[in-house]
Amino acid sequence: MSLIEVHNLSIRYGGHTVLSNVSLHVDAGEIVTIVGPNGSGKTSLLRAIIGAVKPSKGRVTQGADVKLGYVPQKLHIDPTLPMSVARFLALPNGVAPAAIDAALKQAGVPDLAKAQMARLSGGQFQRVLLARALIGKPQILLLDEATQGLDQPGSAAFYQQIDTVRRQTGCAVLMISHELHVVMSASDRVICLNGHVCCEGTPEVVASAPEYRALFGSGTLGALALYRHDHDHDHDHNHDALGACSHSPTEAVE
Ligand SMILES: Nc1ncnc2c1ncn2[C@@H]1O[C@H](COP(=O)(O)OP(=O)(O)OP(=O)(O)O)[C@@H](O)[C@H]1O
Repeated sequence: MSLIEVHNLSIRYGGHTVLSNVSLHVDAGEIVTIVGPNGSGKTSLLRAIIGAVKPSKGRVTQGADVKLGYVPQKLHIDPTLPMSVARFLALPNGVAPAAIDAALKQAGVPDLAKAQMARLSGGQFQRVLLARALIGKPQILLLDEATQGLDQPGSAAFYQQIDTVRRQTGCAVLMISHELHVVMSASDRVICLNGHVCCEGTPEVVASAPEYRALFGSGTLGALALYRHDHDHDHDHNHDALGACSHSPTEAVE
């Protein structure tokens, strides 16, 4: 049994279908990345998985006693409100200081407990959100564009931390990212979404799939080459013309 399974899920807002017949599963310990252009329904899919959006069709099933940890795209905190990291992490029902310290350590920011939320850098803030998701000891972490606003080294460091968390805790990860080239070394599987599942497979398979290339162009292929350069010294760069993608969320039919 997978930790979570999504069966033929469709989502409509008013008369507008944003996701059509999406099926996927996440198994214990694996890192699955969802990529897709703006407006392709990635956040809606994650929100349906955590139960915040009701699907118009299909269903999400969760293994018995599976705990989810959700890291949102962003969270606004009133900058004039004095609040320490420890206080933030203890909300809403109180968490033991030892559990807060352990989560901050796992998130790679062991010394931030006394820091003020309003003074954190973007990268520190994301790690505090990660710590918050880790407090409940989830079997699966769901991350929605968790590195938005971070520079590339900051994003890479964040994803490395996710990989470390996975190794240390064994938790699975389902994450959304625009930065396939940054996350790919850590991803077991990639699902390319554009209102429906366009293609899926290992990062290399997806990055070379015509559907993916039609959506993302050759820029990411260049990044893929960079990744390969680091790891197996394959210097082949593929600059084939892009195919046309006839799919869009608004064309999705239930
Ligand atoms: N609550 C809502 N009510 C109506 N329309 C919505 C709602 N939430 C999202 N949408 C629309 O659904 C479509 C998909 O949005 P969603 O946020 O799921 O896409 P996304 O792939 O996460 O986009 P991005 O990469 O820009 O964050 C968009 O056209 C968006 O405007």
